[in-house]
Amino acid sequence: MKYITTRSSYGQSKAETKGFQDVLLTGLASDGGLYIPAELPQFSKEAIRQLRGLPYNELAFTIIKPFAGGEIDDTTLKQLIDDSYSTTTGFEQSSFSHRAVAPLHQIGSNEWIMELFHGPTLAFKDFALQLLGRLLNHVLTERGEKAIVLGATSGDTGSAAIEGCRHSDALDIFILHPYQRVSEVQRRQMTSVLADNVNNIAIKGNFDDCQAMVKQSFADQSFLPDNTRLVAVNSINWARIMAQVVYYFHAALLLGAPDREVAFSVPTGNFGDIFAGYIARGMGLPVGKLVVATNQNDILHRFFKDNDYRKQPLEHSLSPSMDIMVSSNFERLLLDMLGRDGNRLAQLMETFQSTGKLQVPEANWLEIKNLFESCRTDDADTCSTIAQLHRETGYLADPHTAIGVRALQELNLDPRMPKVVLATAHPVKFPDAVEKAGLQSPSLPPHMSDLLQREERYSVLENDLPELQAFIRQQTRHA
Ligand SMILES: Cc1ncc(COP(=O)(O)O)c(C=O)c1O
Ligand SMILES: N[C@@H](CCOP(=O)(O)O)C(=O)O
Repeated sequence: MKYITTRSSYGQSKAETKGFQDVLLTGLASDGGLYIPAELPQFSKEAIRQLRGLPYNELAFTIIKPFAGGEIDDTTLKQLIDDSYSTTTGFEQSSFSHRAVAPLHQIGSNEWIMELFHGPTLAFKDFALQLLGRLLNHVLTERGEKAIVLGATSGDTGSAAIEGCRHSDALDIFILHPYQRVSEVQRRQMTSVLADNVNNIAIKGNFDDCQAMVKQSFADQSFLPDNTRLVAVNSINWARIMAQVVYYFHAALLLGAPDREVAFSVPTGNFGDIFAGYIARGMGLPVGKLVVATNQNDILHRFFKDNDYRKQPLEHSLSPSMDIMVSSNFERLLLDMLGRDGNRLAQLMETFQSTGKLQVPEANWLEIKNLFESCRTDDADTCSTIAQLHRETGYLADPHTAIGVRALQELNLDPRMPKVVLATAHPVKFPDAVEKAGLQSPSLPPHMSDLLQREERYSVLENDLPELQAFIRQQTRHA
């Protein structure tokens, strides 16, 4: 398996290619692009049929193995995957609390919610970050190397990344979150981890500011102490997307794949989760529709509606994890929209950088719209959807999930096609939205029951790159 970057020309003999381990151990490519597989592994209808009934960990091994391209031996890879998706019957640190790992819950005649919040930090991020932490630890330990992990979070990636990396002596982890812009539960999940290798930094800015500093740090790594390597835990790291592909297979298989098409409604911010669904389709899974469900930070909705991808000021919403304007993974989709022409993509990204807007040729945009639908939901409709869903089915959704539910209600999709909303977080993480919907927030699960009393540790920094980089240099244990 070879990986290319989005900004190199596909098929060009001089295009930079990398293997799995090198892609895993980095963030952005040196040309500023993102890594993607040169070709996707293919699963025939018959091969997909053979996957029916597999437990989650075995399904994950089958889907992930081709992406690793033989660079991690099968026995080790299987063990890392088994450990990542181990289950217990109650919430516990570092395991999934539901035997199905990603259970489906029916909310309508042909509508389902896939619960992706049974992992240790109660959000879908655990699916990728439990595995990513283990993969990084394994590869670095084998090479005798150490790394600095740098990530930006609007609330959920941070705690999942910390949970995935905290036990690794090979990793020092630095997580930037926007100061006072994540929920209290989200903040405490990060800042109450007092391990020596964990550094939480609240940046006086928004998520996009945090993400921009991460990307700038990958682009110019001269600030790093000698002999250190910088690794991304955000979805710019391909391994994140790879792990998220698995649950699309899992849900579709339960609902009739490969003999039936399935639609997915995905609460979307950085475009990583829904891009994993796009990759699953590219591997042969019959994904009939992908619904981009945004909150009022709706740059992606505006693109799919009007071919108008344009920056606007970021708004603070009741679904804070999706308060993102510039979506990292959109670049990966754009490459396909441009016929995999990396040079054209590089030009388009430059235009976006300088003007804050971009458009793709009309024909390419119309083509992608055969697969993608989109819908924008504001705070008021998010709350009314939480309340309505609860009234009609007894189900309590978190605000991000509610945005996915709302999108299905608004769009007129084929009633015969099963539709799955990705439930990306547990409602306990967002009591504000639940209470504004007129409902009572659930209690914290046992392994987090004292979260609000735990000691916290974090630093508050200005939105200033040199200040951040000096801080990282100073705090790194491996320097
Ligand atoms: C709870 C929740 N829902 C949805 C999203 C959006 O996912 P993505 O950024 O992969 O589009 C996020 C953050 O990324 C999240 O934390
Ligand atoms: N919503 C995310 C934002 C970061 O996105 P990522 O998927 O690229 O890590 C969060 O909760 O931190």
